[in-house]
Amino acid sequence: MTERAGRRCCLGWDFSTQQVKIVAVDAELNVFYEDSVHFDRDLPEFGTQGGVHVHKDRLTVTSPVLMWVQALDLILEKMKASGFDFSQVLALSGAGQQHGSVYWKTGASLVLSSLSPTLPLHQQLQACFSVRDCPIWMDSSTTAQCRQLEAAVGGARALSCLTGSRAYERFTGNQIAKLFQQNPEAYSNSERISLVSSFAASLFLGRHAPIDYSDGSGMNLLQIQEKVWSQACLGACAPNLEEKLGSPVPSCSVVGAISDYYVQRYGFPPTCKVVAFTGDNPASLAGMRLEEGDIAVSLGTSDTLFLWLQEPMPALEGHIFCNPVDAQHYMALLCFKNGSLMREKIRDETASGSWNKFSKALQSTEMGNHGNLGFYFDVMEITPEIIGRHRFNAENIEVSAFPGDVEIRALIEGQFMAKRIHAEGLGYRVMPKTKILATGGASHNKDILQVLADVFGAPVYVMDTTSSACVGSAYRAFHGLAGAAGVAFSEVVKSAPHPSLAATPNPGASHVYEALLPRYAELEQRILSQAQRPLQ
Ligand SMILES: O=C(CO)[C@@H](O)[C@H](O)CF
Repeated sequence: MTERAGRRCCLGWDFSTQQVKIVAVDAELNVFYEDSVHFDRDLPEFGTQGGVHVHKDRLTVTSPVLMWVQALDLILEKMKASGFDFSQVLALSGAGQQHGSVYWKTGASLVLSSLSPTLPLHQQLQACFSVRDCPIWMDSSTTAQCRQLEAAVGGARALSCLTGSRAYERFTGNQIAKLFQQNPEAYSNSERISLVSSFAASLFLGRHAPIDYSDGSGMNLLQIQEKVWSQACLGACAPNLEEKLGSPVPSCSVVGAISDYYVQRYGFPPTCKVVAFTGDNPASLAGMRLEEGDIAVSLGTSDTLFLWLQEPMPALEGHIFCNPVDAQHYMALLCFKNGSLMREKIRDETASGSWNKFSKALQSTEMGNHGNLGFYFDVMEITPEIIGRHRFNAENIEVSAFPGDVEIRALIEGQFMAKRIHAEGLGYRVMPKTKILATGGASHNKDILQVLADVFGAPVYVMDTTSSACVGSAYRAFHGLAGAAGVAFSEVVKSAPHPSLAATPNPGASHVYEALLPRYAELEQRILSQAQRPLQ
């Protein structure tokens, strides 16, 4: 059998909510290996659903840290069994679900640095965690801690200006505060607190890996302009917290060489570099190769917007993180809860459940919908906090219903006008070179993408980002290798596969929507103020 020529490559990992995924990317930036371990399916002994445990209070949500460790053992064994040539790995990086926290027990670093290559990780790390069930991003049990933190720094807006976000229940600082208040012994017995991303990097490094600026921006603890921990926020959450976190580092940092454990057990070269891991969303921004002025729209169950920002304008909604591929810039994240579930509901009610009929309705109605505007929030929306359906005619008079085709266009135009308005609220501006990158289920519907292009006045591209966080992590590993030479990330990834053009704005689109957008914003404010004012 001919020797399979070694393929020099970088690895990109994603420790996400439901699985651990890996891709191998060669020097031509082609993905040639993918694998994954699903927590529910492959590690049923942990009893998770969707990779998590939702506690009886319906607010607390955790995941077992040893499940994540064992998943890494499994995926490496699968790669070894498949004949993957680890000796060709130049560097690796990765991503983790944002905001989750891992609590390393005092003494863990000694175990991490002296792992026996004859045993799997999970057998050796059993006693290394002071908290075995880690709080993750789906947790919403820390409202009290959020209010305490905002009060300590001068309010929600002050906290947002300092850390990029007002206090959110899932953000790590508030989770650490809750642990300190409710389990002070576990807190004091923790020598290190990691994010999921830096925890995963620590497994490869054989010692505690630092938190990177970008994922660290999701903690309500990092001053995003100065890139240092906020002493006021640290002090408000828990004592001696800075020494447990360690110093944050630029996301492109090479944090060390791979632990000898992987050299001996799997055949990695001792020269394999570990590049700082980051959050899944920052890694996805890298995987989609977003550039300044671009906007990524993930049209999933909930819709998520990633924006590249030069200058942040922290607000009381959305999040601003340090940019994972350019330390001078930022990224913004906006979550819209009423995404595909709302589109499917209106499709079922108005197009007999048919996407074909849904598309025909968009084709048969004109841009601007004759001034009819709709707001469709069947679950409490995050951006902004509104619930219910609200329809307005061209005279801004609220009406109870629209004809079917008008309803469908009002839904889609409204969803995309909201995205543009709230993105611009965070400092985003459509630029002549702006590209919109659409991903997620609805990005397969070209009529929906046509409305997206019209509302933003920019071309829409599509790319398969099933593993954008993994691919972005592999790209970042290559960038970390080139970092010493000061090479820009865009230069490192310029030969990567390009997204394909899906829609360009119709003639006259800018004129139509630049007239409609202010009306939409005013009506949104009207609904908000009515919701906040008790009925007369
Ligand atoms: O909370 C989030 C972002 O702020 C989620 O997108 C998690 O990162 C998902 F893992």
